[in-house]
Amino acid sequence: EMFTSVMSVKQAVFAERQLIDYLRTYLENEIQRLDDIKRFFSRVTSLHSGIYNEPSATIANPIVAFKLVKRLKSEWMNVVHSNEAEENIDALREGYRRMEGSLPMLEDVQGAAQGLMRLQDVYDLHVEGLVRGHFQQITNGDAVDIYKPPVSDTLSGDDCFLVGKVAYDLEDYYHSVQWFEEAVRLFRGTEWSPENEGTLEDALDHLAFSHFKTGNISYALSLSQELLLHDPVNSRVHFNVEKYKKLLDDSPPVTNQSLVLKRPDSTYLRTRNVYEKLCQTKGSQPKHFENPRLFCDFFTNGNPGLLLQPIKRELISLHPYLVLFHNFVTRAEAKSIREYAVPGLRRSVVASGVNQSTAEYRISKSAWLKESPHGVVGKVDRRITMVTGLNVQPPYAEYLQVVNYGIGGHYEPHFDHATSDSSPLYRLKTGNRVATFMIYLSSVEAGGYTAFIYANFSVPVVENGALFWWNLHRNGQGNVDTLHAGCPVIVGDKWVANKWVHEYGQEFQHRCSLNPEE
Ligand SMILES: O=C(O)CCC(=O)C(=O)O
Ligand SMILES: [Fe+2]
Repeated sequence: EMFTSVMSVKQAVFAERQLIDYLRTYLENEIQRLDDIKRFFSRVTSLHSGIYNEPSATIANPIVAFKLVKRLKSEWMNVVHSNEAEENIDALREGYRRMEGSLPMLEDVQGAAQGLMRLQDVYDLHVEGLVRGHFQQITNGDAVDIYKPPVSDTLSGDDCFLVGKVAYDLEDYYHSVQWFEEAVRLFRGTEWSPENEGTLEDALDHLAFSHFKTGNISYALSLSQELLLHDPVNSRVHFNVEKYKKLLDDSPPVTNQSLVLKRPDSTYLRTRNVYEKLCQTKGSQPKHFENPRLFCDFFTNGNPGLLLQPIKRELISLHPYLVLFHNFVTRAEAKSIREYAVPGLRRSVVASGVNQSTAEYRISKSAWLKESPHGVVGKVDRRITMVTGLNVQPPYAEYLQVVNYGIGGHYEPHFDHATSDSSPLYRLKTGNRVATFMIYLSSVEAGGYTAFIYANFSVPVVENGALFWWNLHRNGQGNVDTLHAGCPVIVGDKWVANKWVHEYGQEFQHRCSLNPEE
């Protein structure tokens, strides 16, 4: 599950370096082998254009005759039956096999492709732009960069074919049409390469079928006809051509306007538009000057530990109550927490009934940290207590959860607190998650905002900063205004750490009230 964490993807770079070494050895050996065969070939051909031009005279020479007989029986056989080619390819395959444990799997390719399509959807990115390595939206007919990466790469016809194929296999023809279009366009202009999975014919075939599935029969027909030019004996395509012609005869082609492709439905359609808008912009949270009750200050919480170095506090929202603490950790602390988490990173799970399971809507890896040898986790725990006054010792809070997002990694709108009595969150027997303290352990080049859906604002990643909010009203009910999400990361390696504080143990810090508004 390499695609679920950028950290794991980074490790794949080293695996590829090793493969490059194997391939280099293979090429050197094969070049040597062919050079040897070429030498034999030149020697034999030169004999035939030289001394053998006088056959009767030459063959009369017993040395020449011996060499001819020996060559035909022995030398040719050695060349023709050599195992060297197999030995070389076997060595290459053995090298690849040894690396297999550190190579991505099919699900990684699928996950990475879905990550690209997620970015395409949530940020309304233009596929043609992505293909050229640009992150662009189309605004009033113009392509506008939402982010310009310092290093960029382009996608090949085969890359696009693969993304299209992932969508196609999920019967998602909305995406497959767009990606196969690009694959066909790029394949048309390039020669086939041995590393490719698809060909122009494959792409035409899949694109035609995708168009057929979305109701664009006349386009499916013309693509199939083009395909027959390349593959005239393909009976399946002949059959399809006849089928499409008949369908078009029976009912006139639909106009292009009525064929606007629709994105596949998702489980969170109700909030999707707001969510995506908040990922693209910061939303409509009032600025401090518009709401005088919002403020920034240097905060000590009356705590001697903070007197010399008060913390920069920014009240971002009143409903829900949301505070951003700037420079809550140092760069060195963030780095050591990230490093300490790496060996424990596992695919993130979400509550599912009484259990936990992986889900499309949360793409990241996470690790639960107990105390670290250098004490940084304890230090951070104590600092959380200083600024919030909350008891963060287990079981009154969970261990620190460190999260690393993957390719297009995200966490769709969710509540941190349990919304059902059977939630696995209650296993600690200290009540629900009353508050969330979330630390940004990295910066992000683009994307990755934390979006508060009903509150209608989002917070861009603030490196080393921390967000704090109450998940529950004082009466113990969940506060629906805390519905929030981690937007897909466009470019970057996003890390956060969550400290979830439970109800028990906080009775004096977060007093109860019967007022459902509090
Ligand atoms: O990554 C983010 O911005 C939000 C993460 C989050 O909500 C969570 O881990 O529960
Ligand atoms: Fe959350």
